[in-house]
Amino acid sequence: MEMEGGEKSRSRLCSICNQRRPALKRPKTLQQICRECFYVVFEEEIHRVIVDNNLFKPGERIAIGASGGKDSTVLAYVMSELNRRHNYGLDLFLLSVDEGITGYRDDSLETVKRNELQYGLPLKVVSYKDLYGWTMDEIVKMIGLKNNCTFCGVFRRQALDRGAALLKVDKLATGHNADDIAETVLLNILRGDIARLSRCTSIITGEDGPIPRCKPFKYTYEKEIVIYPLSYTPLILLSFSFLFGFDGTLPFIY
Ligand SMILES: Nc1ncnc2c1ncn2[C@@H]1O[C@H](COP(=O)(O)OP(=O)(O)OP(=O)(O)O)[C@@H](O)[C@H]1O
Repeated sequence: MEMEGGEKSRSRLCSICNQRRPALKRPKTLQQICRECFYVVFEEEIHRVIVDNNLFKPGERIAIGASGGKDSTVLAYVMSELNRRHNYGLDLFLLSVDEGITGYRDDSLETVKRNELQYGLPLKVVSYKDLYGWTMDEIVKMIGLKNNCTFCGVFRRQALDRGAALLKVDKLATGHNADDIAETVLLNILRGDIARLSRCTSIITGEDGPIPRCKPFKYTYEKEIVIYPLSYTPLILLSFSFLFGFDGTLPFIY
C-alpha cells in the first residue's frame, strides 16, 4: 500500500478496468487498481479458492469461527455474500468461543453479536466457563501468566469442536490467512517440527477427526483483508468503524 502523488499518478488508470483512477497498489500483485475492481478481485479470488479446492459441498452446514477480529469478520461477510451470489447452497453459522478474558473477548463478542444481525447468520457462543467450569481469568489467577497461552489454545480448539458438534455442522471455516500460515511455517522450521510442518499448509485439516477445518483465506494477504472493509462494503464498514476510527477517507488512496 503505497501512497503516491503528483502528475505521474494522476495520469495512470486502473490496470484492470482501465477507466477509473487507481486507489491502491495491491500488496499481492503490485497491480495498481481502483476501489471497485479491488473488491471484485478480492471476492472472486476467494471464490476460486473455494471452488478449486472443493472446500464445501451443496447442502453442507458450515460454522465460521468468529472471534470478532478482522479476519473472521471479513470471512463471515465474504462467505455469506459468495454463498448467495454463487448458490453454494450452504447453511452458515457463526461460532464463537468465549474464553472469559475480561476487557478482551467480551468486547469482541459484541462485534460478533452485531455481525449476527448484520449478516443474518445464526450465532452460537460456547464459553470456557460452561464447558470446563473455569474462565481464562480464573485459570490465570491459579497458574499465573506462564504457559497460559498454551492452555488457552488447547481449550479453544476443543471448544470449537464442541460448539461445532452442538451446531451439527459438517465443517468449520477459520479466518487463518496467508501471513498466519507463513508464520506457522517459520515457527515449525525453528522448532524442527517436521510432522506439523507438513500439515500446517493444508487448506483442509482434521478430516480424520470430529470436525474438518478449512481456511478459505489461505492465499489471502493480511494487508488486503485490512483494506477490504475500508474499500467498499457498507455493512462490514459498520463493524469496523470503531476499530479504524473511520472518517470517510481511505488512507491508501493516491
Ligand atoms: N474465540 C474464538 N471464537 C471463534 N473462533 C475463533 C476464536 N479465536 C480464533 N478463532 C478462529 O481462529 C482464527 C485464527 O485466530 P487467531 O486469533 O489465531 O488469528 P487472528 O488473525 O487474530 O484472527 P481474527 O482477526 O479473526 O481474530 C480466527 O480467524 C477465527 O476463525
